Formats: sequence, structure tokens, C-alpha cells
Amino acid sequence: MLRAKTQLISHSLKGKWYSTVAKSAEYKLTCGLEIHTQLNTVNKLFSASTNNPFESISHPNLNTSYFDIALPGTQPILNYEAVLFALKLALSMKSNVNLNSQFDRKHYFYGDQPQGYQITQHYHPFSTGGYLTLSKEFDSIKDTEKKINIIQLQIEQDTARSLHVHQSPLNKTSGEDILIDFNRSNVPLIELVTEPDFHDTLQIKAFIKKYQNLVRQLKISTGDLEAGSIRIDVNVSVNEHPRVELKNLPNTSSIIAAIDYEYQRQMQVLKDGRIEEDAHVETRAWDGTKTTVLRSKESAMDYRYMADPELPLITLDNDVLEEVAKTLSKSADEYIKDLMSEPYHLSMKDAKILTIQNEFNDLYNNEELRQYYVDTFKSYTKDSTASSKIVISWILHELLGNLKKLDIPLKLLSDNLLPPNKLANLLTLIHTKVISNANAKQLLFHILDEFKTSRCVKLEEIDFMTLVKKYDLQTTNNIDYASLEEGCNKILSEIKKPTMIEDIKSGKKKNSIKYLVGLGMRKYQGKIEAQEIETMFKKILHIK
Ligand SMILES: Nc1ncnc2c1ncn2[C@@H]1O[C@H](COP(=O)(O)OP(=O)(O)OP(=O)(O)O)[C@@H](O)[C@H]1O
Ligand SMILES: [Mg+2]
Ligand SMILES: [Mg+2]
Repeated sequence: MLRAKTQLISHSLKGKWYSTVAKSAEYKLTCGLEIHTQLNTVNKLFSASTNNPFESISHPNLNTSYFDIALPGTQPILNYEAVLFALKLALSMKSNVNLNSQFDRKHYFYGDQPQGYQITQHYHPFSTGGYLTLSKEFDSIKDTEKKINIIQLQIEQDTARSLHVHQSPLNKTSGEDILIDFNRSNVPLIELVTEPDFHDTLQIKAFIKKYQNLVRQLKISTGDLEAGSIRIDVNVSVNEHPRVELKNLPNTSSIIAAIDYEYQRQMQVLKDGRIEEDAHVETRAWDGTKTTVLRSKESAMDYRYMADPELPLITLDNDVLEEVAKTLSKSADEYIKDLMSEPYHLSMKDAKILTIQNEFNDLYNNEELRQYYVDTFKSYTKDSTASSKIVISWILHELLGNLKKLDIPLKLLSDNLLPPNKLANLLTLIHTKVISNANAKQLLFHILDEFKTSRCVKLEEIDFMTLVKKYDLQTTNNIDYASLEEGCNKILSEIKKPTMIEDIKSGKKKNSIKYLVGLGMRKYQGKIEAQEIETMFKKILHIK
């Protein structure tokens, strides 16, 4: 019964990020996260191999050194870039950096870890304490404010990747083979452990998003969950039920679905009074519909932790901490607040688009986009008191839309073709009605398209006024309204579907007037503003 019900729930949850399981006040949900983040340093943690775990599909084992495959006699050499990245993260979360942290060996036997142990930090982690603050305003949680405390951050190495295949080139008969790809072996990771401070799934969703954005803003990781750059284990308990650690959660929707399933499972155990038989800390895996036991913590391995004798302490100086702290920029929330107030007055939605990177893409990062917006804004408003809404809407819709369509990186565009002041020029021409909105859109696409065709190299400087003249795009200054009326009447007389005009007039299909305006824009080659044409049609059709 329970299973059928929860299956239904997780099915309906597919692809969604919200929980459909109501949490009862009587059964309190508690969660803590263990987040593993792959750092995008140039080299691996303890070797000079290239750090590119995503190479694996086409080139397994390409980025490997003798150390990464644990040939006897090889020794680790610490990559200080990983330490720098850890410092940036720790300081951003107000975590107390240990000036003498240490590496330890965690022993276990598995094919993806040929050393026989993982180098991690157990006794003296990189930093302890710290927090991220979630809020109703910025993160859509229920409480006004919620502080999620951090227990610690530790630096450790990633393992190789195991691929379970049914029919491998090595095994032509039957059964499963495990292939090991060492590209991921020894990639630097940070494990962040939170206090069990989460009491609903909205807080978890918000924390993940905020953390993901933080590592992207710091440029220390690509931050993708699906690709495995961030991997999250969730510890769940309901009331006095011992915590259960959930693994194998590839994205936020499976994290939420697995917590919902586990909440109901533990609640049922408590209701049935089966707590005694179920009362042990265990690790369970999410298979897409339910959680199943991976191992019980009672039968947990003894990892025989010991300090790694081949690695010295990570000794840091307070000066270093201070210098790194100086390089950190404002938090995302602060940027959003700034963009929502004087002089920009952006909506929260637009301010978030300029601040939060939802996906990691090659075309721009948020810093570049935000700076491009700010500079265009400044240039546009320098000699215009006009409404500046046009700046954000052109950048987010026209410019980004075209960059995506044509696959042009923002930085290349800004450096080689269209610096912010040039875009501001075009926007001023629109505002002063030298060129219509529609023709400006076409002109922008045209120059971007040419730029792409010429492989995005630096072209001669653009002068929009010259282009407007060259292509004869100027709007008609003195509209001859009598002739415009005649033209619009002609368009109406050529409409083959009389019901359409009736529907526009009666208000049934009000928006179809845009179709008429489109015909008008074509007729007048965009030289008359769409607004003028719409007004004329309304006059002819007696629409208020
Ligand atoms: N009662 C509880 N309910 C839910 N989560 C809890 C509870 N108590 C502790 N936790 C969470 O369990 C996690 C413990 O992680 P930690 O890395 O310290 O130990 P571990 O899981 O035993 O070790 P390992 O790293 O080997 O998995 C933390 O995220 C913590 O917040
Ligand atoms: Mg754990
Ligand atoms: Mg842990």
C-alpha cells in the first residue's frame, strides 16, 4: 500500500522540483547534507595530470599519471590551486579556516580506488563552522530567514569512475563487467557537511541552488549536478528514527522525491511501532522510485583512518587568508539588491537573471553579463532622461537571444564588435525614433550575423547612424496620415478572412490586431512605428 502510494507520488514528481508530500507537524523531518564538489583546477589534486573528468566518454583514461592509477612508488604532491579554491569557498561561507589542516587516509577496497585508500581530511579538516543564510525574499522559502550551519569543509580526492556494462568487449558471454575510467581519479573535491538544520524540502532546494551559484560565482566548479560536478548525499530522519543516508541522487528532483519517499517510509515505521527492528543508521540508494538498503552503518567498514605520512600539513598564514578575502566579490543577494534599487530599479526576476547562472554555458558568465548591462545602462542614461527599461529588455531578449542563436560569446562581441556604449547608441536611436524597434531588431541581427560569418574577428568600428542611412532604415518623420489611412484600408480589403476582422472588432480575438500591424510594418518596411500603424487600424475599425 505504502509503496503503491509513494510510487504514484514520485511518478507525478518527475522533473518537478517541489514536494507533493505533505509533512505533518507530528512527524518532524530533519535533514543534513554532504555535498561533494569537483574543483575545476587546471591539474589534479596530487598529480600534474590535466583535470578534466568529462573527457571520459570519448577518451577514457586519457588524463592519468602513474600516481592517478596508484603505481607503487608514486607519491602525492599537493596542488595549491585546490587549496586556494577551498579557501575562497570557506571564506565566502564564513567558515573558520584551520591554519594547520592535514590529510588522512581512509582505507577501503574497491576497483575505483586502486591505492586502497582515499586521501581525505578526517581529523583536522580544512575548515569548520560557517553558514549560508536563506531567505523568503531571495530563495522562496517559508521562513523569513533560515541559517543553515556548516559543520566542516574538507579537501579530498575523487575516485575513478566505474561503468557497469552488460556486454563489454572483455566479456563476450554474459554477466556484468565493471569498466574503470581513471580520468576522474584524483580530481580535487571539497566535501561540505551541513548541520542537520533542514526541516523542509524547500529549504533543501534553495540551499542547493544558492550553493551551486556560489561555486559558479567563485569560478571554482562548473557546479552541475547532472554531470556529477556536485554530488549530494542526503541524511534524513523523522522524529526519533535514526538518520538514513541517501545516495545516488543525480539531480534536485530526485533529491526531493527520495526525501519524500523516505519521510513516508520512516513515518510508517514509527506508526507501526517497528522502530526497534528498524533502529539503525543505514545507507540507502534511490532507484528512481524508492530507496533500498545499500549497507547498514552497523556493518560499516572500519576505515582505519590515519594521517597520510607522505603529505605535509597545509600550513596557512593569516595574511594569506586576508589577501584571498580581499579578492572575493559581493554575495549574489547583495548584487540582486543593488540591481533592484537606485538607479537600475530592475525587477527581482531580471536582477536574478543577471546574477544567478542557472546553467553553465560557454557564451557568457553572470559577471560579464551584469557588467555589460551596467555599462550599457550608464552609457545610455548619460545623456538621456528616458526610461531605461529598454536597456534590460534589449540585453536579455534581443541580444542574448541572438547570441544563443548564432553561438557568439558575449565577451567576443563586447571586445570586437559591440561594446556597451555602441549598444547604448542603438538604443538611443530607437528612443529618439530615428529607427523603429522592428528595424533596429533586424539591423542588430544583421550585424551579428555578419560578425559570426567573419569568425568574430575585430571589424571596423560600428556607427549605427551610418548603417541606418546605408540601409535606408530611418523612420518617416512626417507621417502622411491620409496616405497611411489609405494604405491600412487597402490591407484590410485584402484580408481573405472577414471573420478575423469581426473578431478583432468584437474583442473576441483582440490580439489578432498584431497580425494586421505586422502586415503594415511589412508594407512600410518598418519605417513607420508599429504603434502608429496600430493606432490607425484602431481608428479605422472603431476600436477604443
Ligand atoms: N538526526 C539526524 N537527521 C538527519 N541528518 C542528520 C542527523 N544527525 C546528523 N545528520 C547529518 O548526517 C551527516 C553526517 O555526515 P558525516 O560526514 O559527518 O558522517 P558520515 O555520514 O557518518 O560519514 P561519511 O562521510 O563516511 O559518509 C551530516 O550532514 C549531518 O547533518
Ligand atoms: Mg555520510
Ligand atoms: Mg561525510
